[in-house]
Amino acid sequence: MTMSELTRWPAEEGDGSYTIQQTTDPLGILTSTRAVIDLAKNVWINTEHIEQLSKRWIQEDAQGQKPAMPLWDERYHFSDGTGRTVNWLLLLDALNFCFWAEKDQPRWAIEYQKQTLNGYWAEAAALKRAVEEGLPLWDAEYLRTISEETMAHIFRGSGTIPLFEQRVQNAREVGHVLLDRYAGQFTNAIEQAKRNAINLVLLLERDFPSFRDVAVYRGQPVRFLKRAQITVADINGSFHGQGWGNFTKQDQLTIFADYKLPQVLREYNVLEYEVHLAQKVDNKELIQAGSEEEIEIRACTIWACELLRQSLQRQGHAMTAAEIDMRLWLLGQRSEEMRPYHRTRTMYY
Ligand SMILES: Nc1nc2c(c(CN[C@H]3C=C[C@H](O)[C@@H]3O)cn2[C@@H]2O[C@H](COP(=O)(O)O)[C@@H](O)[C@H]2O)c(=O)[nH]1
Repeated sequence: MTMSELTRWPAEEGDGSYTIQQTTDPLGILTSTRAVIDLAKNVWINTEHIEQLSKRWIQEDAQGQKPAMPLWDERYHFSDGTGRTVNWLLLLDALNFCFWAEKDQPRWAIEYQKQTLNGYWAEAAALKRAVEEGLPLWDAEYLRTISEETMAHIFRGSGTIPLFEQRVQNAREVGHVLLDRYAGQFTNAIEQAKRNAINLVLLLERDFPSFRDVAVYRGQPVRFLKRAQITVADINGSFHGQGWGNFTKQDQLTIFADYKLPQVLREYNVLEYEVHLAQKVDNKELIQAGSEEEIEIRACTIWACELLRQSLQRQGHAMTAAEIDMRLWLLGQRSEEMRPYHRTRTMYY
């Protein structure tokens, strides 16, 4: 066995380590992704490098180099402390996916407050700019029938935001579901969920189809729920954990399986890709949505972060999945020098 095979996890199929108690997996994400790990042929987790990364973070923290967890960035997020902000955040995360351009094309970008933004920050700032220009993006009735022209105006910039038609559909879905079920206010959904983070994620999965981020791998459902979970985290962040952002059970969320976390984890050699997959990713070739390769990348991301969380906890430096997520995502904001992230055209992340 090569060195990496010695430190691959699980070492052999059916490795019973890291069993999951139901209580720590209320969303069924750890359980369903665990099944993928056992069968994965294209992606694996290197446990030795997980230990190295946990020790690196502990050392950085000890040397006072812990990256400051940014407060909610109000430069690019609309925030008025009312239910309007809650609806705006739901729209933000209904459209929070897939910001990368075709191979060798420049990314879609916008100008906002004399800055050129791209990616997630361009999406957030475009939605804030629209509110500042008088568009009531917090109004469910307005969203329900929003036109393509208006959406194109909202996201005006250089290039075109990817999956534009899907974004129009998702915005309209937010509007009509809010009207049909929550009298136009997502705050009513927060109250129905009794301010429990897990219940709100499950409510989003049940009522808002565009948030149903569940794949099928070898005939079995695999749950990721990335945008549903990040919606809860973003409401918590925007309201600084108070008022509408004050949730219970937030520590039971997993990381949010986007396309930047796998890129960072691979940079730290925590994720290892089979040689043909590595070539495709490094050549920025499309990885098909729903393919075994895509699902294995996302499932291994979930479990690499769970193992990292367990390792940090064992060493007395506990971090929640959301804190691990934020730290990795921020590292991914300076990822030009890293090997590319995988390219899957999808509205789920
Ligand atoms: N796992 C995880 N994925 C996240 C975020 C965020 C932004 N949230 C923070 C921002 C302000 C608040 O502090 C929020 O905490 C965006 N994304 C995803 O990244 C991708 C976009 O990346 P790029 O192409 O580089 O812009 C895309 O899939 C997008 O959905 C996160 O936090 N975690």
